[in-house]
Order: sequence, then structure tokens, then C-alpha cells
Amino acid sequence: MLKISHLQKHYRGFSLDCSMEVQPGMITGLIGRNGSGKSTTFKALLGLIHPDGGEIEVFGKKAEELKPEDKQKLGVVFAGSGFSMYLTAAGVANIMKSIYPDFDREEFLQQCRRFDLPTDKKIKEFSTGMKAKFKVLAALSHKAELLILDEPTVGLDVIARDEVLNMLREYMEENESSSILISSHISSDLESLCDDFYMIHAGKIILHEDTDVLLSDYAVLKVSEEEYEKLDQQYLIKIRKEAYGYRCLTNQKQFYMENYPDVVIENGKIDDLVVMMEEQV
Ligand SMILES: Nc1ncnc2c1ncn2[C@@H]1O[C@H](COP(=O)(O)OP(=O)(O)OP(=O)(O)O)[C@@H](O)[C@H]1O
Repeated sequence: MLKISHLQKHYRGFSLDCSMEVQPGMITGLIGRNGSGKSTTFKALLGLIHPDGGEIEVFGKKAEELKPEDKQKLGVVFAGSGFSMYLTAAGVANIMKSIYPDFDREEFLQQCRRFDLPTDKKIKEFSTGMKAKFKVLAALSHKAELLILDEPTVGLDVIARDEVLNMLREYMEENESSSILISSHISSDLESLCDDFYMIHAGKIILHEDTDVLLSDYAVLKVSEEEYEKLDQQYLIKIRKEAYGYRCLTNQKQFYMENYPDVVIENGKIDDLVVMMEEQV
């Protein structure tokens, strides 16, 4: 569905080198803290900036060879992008209808009402959460095969965030062969949504893993100096010195559970894993 190979972009003090894939029917998360390169990757994907190197393939074609009808199969949410804030939802619906053959105006307006978005109010008068929900609804409204969503939940309260994530789940249930690439700097947001994760740090992908594997095989060991000395360290990915001894990230939880039953092993939440993965050793 989407394949990025060594996408490069250089800014002063920042170099992106990103490779990743989004498979049909999958929701793929791109996680990284502020300034790690998520938006730069997305902008390059959408042709908004010119890459310095690498290749992007969408629907099996090189990005620069995409025809207008291919681009219609993309649904996009991007910070700062969107519609004129002076339009109403009904006005946006008219524009969408003229662009996308698969857009169903009535269905879209009904969805707006379902999510408490007034169809006769200007979008600039919407709250932050309302604007976010509206952008996602618009991106989902024309049966896109690939959704590219840059931080669609940013600035939302817990309830609005859940509503947006539920919209995406519902979309995938109804459109099984579609795919989503979604970014966030809050991985807990995506833990229950994504099939796999890429972690980006300082412009580089530092981890790619299935969510199931992350949740079942990754863990954080908390060990004293003495325990650490006796520990087989071959399956430790990151080690951090703490006041009590060491904090160690492993991707072989089972091995340590079986061989070191006395060691404290915490089931790492994805947020904890991200923090440890980003550290320099
Ligand atoms: N037009 C530009 N000119 C110079 N540097 C830029 C430009 N756009 C981005 N950068 C730099 O590239 C780096 C990555 O920025 P990017 O916006 O991709 O991060 P991000 O992961 O999306 O962050 P956030 O979560 O804050 O949105 C940053 O160091 C940023 O300063």
C-alpha cells in the first residue's frame, strides 16, 4: 500500500533517513517525540516538500507518478491543513462532492450530526476538538484506501480522543482492505489501535514491531547491582543506571521470567519502551 525507502531530508541540525511500510488492511503507527521527523516524513509523502533522496511508493507506483485518480484514494489529516475556516460543514460537503466521486453528502452530514458538529456553523467557530473531529470525518468521507493522519488527536481531551480513535476503528471495520498511517507523540493513544509501530527518533527509525509482540515480549527489568552482575545480558536492548541498580529493556521477557524468577519484571507500556528506546547508551 505504501513503501518508503531511505527517504531523506536534510535541514540544519536535522537529518531524516526513514524507511517504513504500510500493508493493506493494517493500521501502522509512527511514534516519536516533538521534532523527531514525523511531519517531515508526512510532508514528503504528500509531495509538500521535496525529498533529498530515497523513494516513496504509493499503491505500487512511485509518488511522483501518481495520477489525480490515485490521489483521490488518499485521505489526509494534517496539522494546519484543511478547509477555509469561513466555510460551514455543509459548504465543505459541497466542495468534497465536486472533488470526490465516492463522496456521499448526506452520509457525511449525518455523521457530522452524530458527532455533534453543527452543519450550519462556520468551522472557525468550532472548538479545537470539534475541528479535529471534523477533519477526520472529512478524511474518512470518500472511502479512501490509504489514510495519512498526522497527529489527528493532538490537543484533544480524553473523550474527544476516544471518539476520534473510534471513528478510525469503525472505518477499518467497514473498509477492510484500507490502511491507515497515523502519527502521534503519545503512544498510549495508539496502543489499542495500531497493528504495528515504527518509532522515530532524531530522524531515524529506531524500532519496528508488531503491537502484539511489543506487548507480549518487551518488558522492563528492575535489578540491583548484584542481580545485574549475574544477569545474562544478551537479550537486553537498553540499560539505564538507576539509584537502586539498573533498569533494562528486553524483547525476550519470557527468557528472563523463566531463568530469573526473582527479578522484578514490569510489563512495559509502549510509552515506557519509547522513553528507553530513545536513550543513548
Ligand atoms: N522548513 C524547515 N526548515 C528547517 N528545519 C525544519 C523545517 N521543517 C522541519 N524542520 C526541522 O526538522 C526537524 C523535524 O521536524 P518535524 O516537524 O518533522 O518533527 P515532528 O516529529 O513532526 O514534531 P512534532 O511532534 O513537534 O510535530 C525539527 O528539528 C525541525 O526544526
